[in-house]
This record gives sequence, structure tokens and C-alpha cells, in this order.
Amino acid sequence: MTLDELREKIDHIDDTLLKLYNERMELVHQVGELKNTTGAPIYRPEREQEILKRLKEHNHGKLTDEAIDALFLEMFAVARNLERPEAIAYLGPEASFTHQAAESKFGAMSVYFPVATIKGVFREVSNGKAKFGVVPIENSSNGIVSDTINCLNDYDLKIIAEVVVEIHHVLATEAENIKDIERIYSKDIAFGQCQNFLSDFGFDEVEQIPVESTAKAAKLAAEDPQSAAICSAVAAKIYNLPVLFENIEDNQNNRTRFFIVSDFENAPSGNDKTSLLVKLPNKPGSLVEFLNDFEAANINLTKIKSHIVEGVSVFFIEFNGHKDDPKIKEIIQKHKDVIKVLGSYVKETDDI
Ligand SMILES: O=C(O)C(=O)C[C@]1(C(=O)O)C=C[C@@H](O)C=C1
Repeated sequence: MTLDELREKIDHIDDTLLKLYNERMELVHQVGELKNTTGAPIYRPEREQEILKRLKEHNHGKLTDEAIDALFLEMFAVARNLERPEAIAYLGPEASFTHQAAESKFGAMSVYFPVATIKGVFREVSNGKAKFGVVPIENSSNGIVSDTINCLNDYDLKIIAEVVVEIHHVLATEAENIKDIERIYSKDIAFGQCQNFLSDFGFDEVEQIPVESTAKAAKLAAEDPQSAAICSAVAAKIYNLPVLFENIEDNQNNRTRFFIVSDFENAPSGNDKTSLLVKLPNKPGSLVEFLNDFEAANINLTKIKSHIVEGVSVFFIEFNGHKDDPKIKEIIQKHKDVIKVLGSYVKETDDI
């Protein structure tokens, strides 16, 4: 076939796709009307998961699973906006990794606003200014984010989804030569994650200036030609800052996991994870006794971290399954005085 013939066929398929998209959105609109009369949540991660799973099973064409995710997640985001536009608060500033995490779930069409602190994100979702909040919970190199645990303890919001983002840093600068760089801006954690690069390239001697975020670092470096920023590629792009080195992090498998919080609970999807906070009495054996119940019920714990909340030792525990699964419900009921269920949500990852 000639190029013109191929393009003619593509045009025809695009017309059909457009018609089908509109037919789908017509139905979605009706779903939205139903939900808006009952007050049911618009975002149903477990339903989206079910659709994606079915499509991947039925797929015999050239599309990879990742391509199916990319195409359909964006379509779901458009659908949700049509049902009822809902704002998303994320730990800012713009172009932060949290912003990236938010966009990977809610697509390009949603209404986003950056909030300066994790507590602020929880506050804006609690007071209804945003329907969803996106906050980091842990990084593969730096561990758990205490502020997020504290807020999960203090606020009455639920974790409704998790997202994992691969963290890659770049060194971006207006300077033409490495020798001209007199200062490097970044977030303290990012400096920590790029130690090998900094010493291998002789930046040990260069002044390192910690700022609130890697996005802010990019902004400052764009205004100061004798400086550089350690930041994300997205932040460098936003501030028009040329990238000198890519992937400068020590651990090339550096990932951050984020939680999406909101004011509703998910129904089971068949592939869920649950997060809990447990405040156990300070007596020997109380943790073992608690964990034995999980073992006896054959529930696979995926995480257990101790943490201090307001001077009291608590455990942040995660396991496979949904809080309404009968065996899990029983354990939660048995320990209800010491447990706070933070949420059950579609499991996206095992290893962070
Ligand atoms: O099935 C629903 O509850 C819908 O709102 C429709 C739909 C979709 O586009 O298929 C949109 C948003 C939800 O997150 C899940 C699915």
C-alpha cells in the first residue's frame, strides 16, 4: 500500500474511534448522573483495574500491556472529568515527583493544585477543596515519610490508590562548562541520592544548597548561570534548563511510592493491599501475638515498620487482601481497639 492509501485507512479508523469514544462518553455521562444523585464516588480504581485486566487478557494485537494502560488510563481520566470534575491536591511545587505521580493516575485533563506541605494536602482534601490528595509515602533509598504517617493517623481520610514512580535525577545548568558551576541547588534527599556522582565528578568542593524541592532548585539554577540543579528531567524542561548529565542517582533502581487519599472506601478488586496503623500495648510479646493472627489466617504481610506518632510507638503494617475479606475482617474486628485501617486499594507493587 502507498503512504496515501495507508493514511486514508488510518483516517477511517480514527473516525470510527471518535464515534466509539463519544458513544462510550454518552454512557459514562449517564453513569455520572446516577452517581451524582446517590453521591457515590466517581473514581472507582477497582472497576478501572477490572477493565484493564479484561482488555489485556483479550488483547492479541500489537499493543503492549503498558500501551493499554497509557491509552485507557487517560480515557478514564477524561471520563471522570465528564462525570464530575474533581480537583487534585498534591505535594508541590509544580513538576515535583508527586505532581508526576498525580498525573500518571489522573491524566493530563484534570484540575491540579500544588500544596506546600503534606499536612496541607490532607487539610485541603478534608475540607473539600480537593477530592483527592497525592503524597509520598516511601522511597526505596530513604524509607518511610513520617509526615504522611502522622497525617494518616490524624486525619480521617482513606488511602484509595498507590502509585510508584521511578526517580531519576539530572544535573541541569546554564553553565557551559562544569568548572563554571559554583553552587548546586537541590533537595537534601536528592543530594543524598547522588553522592557517588557528586564525588566522581569533583563536586564535593562545590557549595551544595538545600532547598524545599528539586523543582525549586531548577527554578533557582535557571536564574543563576554559575549554578546547577539536581532535579527531575520534567523540572529542567519546565524551567528551560539544559540537562548536562542524566540518571545521576547512585541507585538506578530508585523508586518512590505515593498514596492517593480521599474521603471514600474502595470495594474489593480481587487484587488488593491494605494498610493499617497499629498501636500495641507496650508489653512483651504483643506484636508477636498480633502477627500470629495474620499467619494463622495465611495472610501475607508485605510491610511492617515501626514509627513514633506523638511520642507513641505505632506499627505501619501492610498486607495483601481487602479489609472486607472475611478472614481479614475477623482479625480487624478482634483488634479494633488498637487498629486504624488506613485503606484497601488496588495493589500496584510488591517491592517497595
Ligand atoms: O464504572 C464506573 O463507575 C464509571 O464511572 C465509568 C468509568 C469508565 O470510564 O469506565 C469511569 C470512572 C471510574 O473510575 C471507573 C470507570
